[in-house]
Amino acid sequence: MTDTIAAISTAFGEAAISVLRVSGTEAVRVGDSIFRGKAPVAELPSRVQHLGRIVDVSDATVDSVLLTVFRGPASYTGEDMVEISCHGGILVTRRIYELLLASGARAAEPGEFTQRAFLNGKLDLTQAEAVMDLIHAQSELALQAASQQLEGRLGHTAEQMREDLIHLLAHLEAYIDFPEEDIDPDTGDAMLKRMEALQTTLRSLLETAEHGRILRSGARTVICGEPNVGKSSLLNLLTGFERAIVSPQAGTTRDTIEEMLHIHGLPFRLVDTAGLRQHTSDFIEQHGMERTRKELSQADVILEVVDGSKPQAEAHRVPVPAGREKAHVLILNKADLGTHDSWSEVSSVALSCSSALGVEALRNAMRDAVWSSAASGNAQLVAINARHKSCFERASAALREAAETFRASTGTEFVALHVREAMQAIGEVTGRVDVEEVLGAIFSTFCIGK
Ligand SMILES: Nc1nc2c(c(=O)[nH]1)N(C=O)[C@@H](CNc1ccc(C(=O)N[C@@H](CCC(=O)O)C(=O)O)cc1)CN2
Ligand SMILES: Nc1nc2c(ncn2[C@@H]2O[C@H](COP(=O)(O)OP(=O)(O)OP(=O)(O)O)[C@@H](O)[C@H]2O)c(=O)[nH]1
Ligand SMILES: [Mg+2]
Repeated sequence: MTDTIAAISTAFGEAAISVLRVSGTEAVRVGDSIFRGKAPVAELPSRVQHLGRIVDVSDATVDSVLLTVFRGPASYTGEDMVEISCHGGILVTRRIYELLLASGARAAEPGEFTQRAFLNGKLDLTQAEAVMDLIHAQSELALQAASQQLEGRLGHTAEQMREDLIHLLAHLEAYIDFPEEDIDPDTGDAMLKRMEALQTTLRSLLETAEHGRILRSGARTVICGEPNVGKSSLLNLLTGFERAIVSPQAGTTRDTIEEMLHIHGLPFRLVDTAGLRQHTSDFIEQHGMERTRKELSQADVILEVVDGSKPQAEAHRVPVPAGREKAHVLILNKADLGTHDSWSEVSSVALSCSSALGVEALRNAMRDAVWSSAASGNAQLVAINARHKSCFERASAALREAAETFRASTGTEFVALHVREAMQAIGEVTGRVDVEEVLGAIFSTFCIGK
């Protein structure tokens, strides 16, 4: 028996319709106490909308509504649920909500409906997280990834791995029970192969973490270069409006300017910066340059702008941090004034902010900088989040230890110990094993009524 929760599930504001939801053992009774339809709520067929009135304590009509009963366990939460679709006024919705609370329901916490769906086995933890990703998705690819995760793709993969580990463990325990028997070499090989295969799956899942982070919070993209090369012009070109001040005077931009935008379905958090120059005595400019360097150290993508109409020897290039070559895009701006021959050997994108020439090539280069072509051609879009990453990393480390211990033949029970550790870590991904402490952290980020 759980208490009965109620919430306004639609966004606050004036709309055509608002939806309120009630879930719990008392849902039908709570609904019945304020609804007047063709029959008492307890007698209405499930999963069909019924027209009726919501009444207050003195039986006065509050609104004409449609009510739906979902009898548990065949409901979103797995409990008895009642949904009311009322007219979308702020006041109407609020009054019905208060009537539900007055009839014995309690105000739902953020994410509490979905948390109950999880606790009642309707969704695994990756699916519950996907519900939230789906609501927050701001780009086409983020939406695609969330909806595939909601279908259970990631959860299924994790469960499959856990089952493999259970088999492995069963094998190992058979040997623990008969310590006088050595593991025969064929069985030993097969076990190691199985661990290897699991490591391969884990590695490929872990590789999607970077994509997951970018889909969820955007690729941090820093526009940098010397003063006056056209950095702010580039920000304005990509965002499509006059976001930053552009002027022929060097040192126009002094602070960082941020704007979110989407390119080929991917979110980019674009940052325009103060131009970097070798020497300046201007205090504010020095501060601005300090910020630019800080942004550069955190960047996923570096858009380095130079004046391509001038010789390469005249440009003071921004040093590329080691290992970040792929994320570094060199832009030869002012291509309308011509591109100097000295740049011909350098991998770059020719662009003109004043005529928008080359902007499509730049958009493609930006996508390629954060999204491997392998992933874009892949209909199966898995993009794990930071929590999954931490679980899979622990699982991978435990499996590595298991394999090492196995090879060292120091005792089957130690191998089993590490395998069990890996199982535990993977179980946390779907919420199969005890995850009490992470539940609060996950569901508290939800909206109320979800
Ligand atoms: N009005 C309304 N729209 C909604 C929701 C809702 O709860 N109410 N959803 C909520 O977020 C989403 C739809 N998701 C849902 C998932 C499962 C069930 C459900 O009743 N499941 C039962 C029965 C399954 C069946 O008949 O096939 C079950 O799983 O046992 C309902 C909604 C989006 N739209
Ligand atoms: N011909 C030509 N001029 C450009 C182009 N892009 C920018 N400019 C001009 O270059 C000058 C500097 O542009 P900004 O966008 O302010 O340059 P910035 O790099 O942001 O400069 P700071 O903020 O001072 O570091 C302006 O006069 C722009 O109109 C281009 O593609 N072609
Ligand atoms: Mg500028």
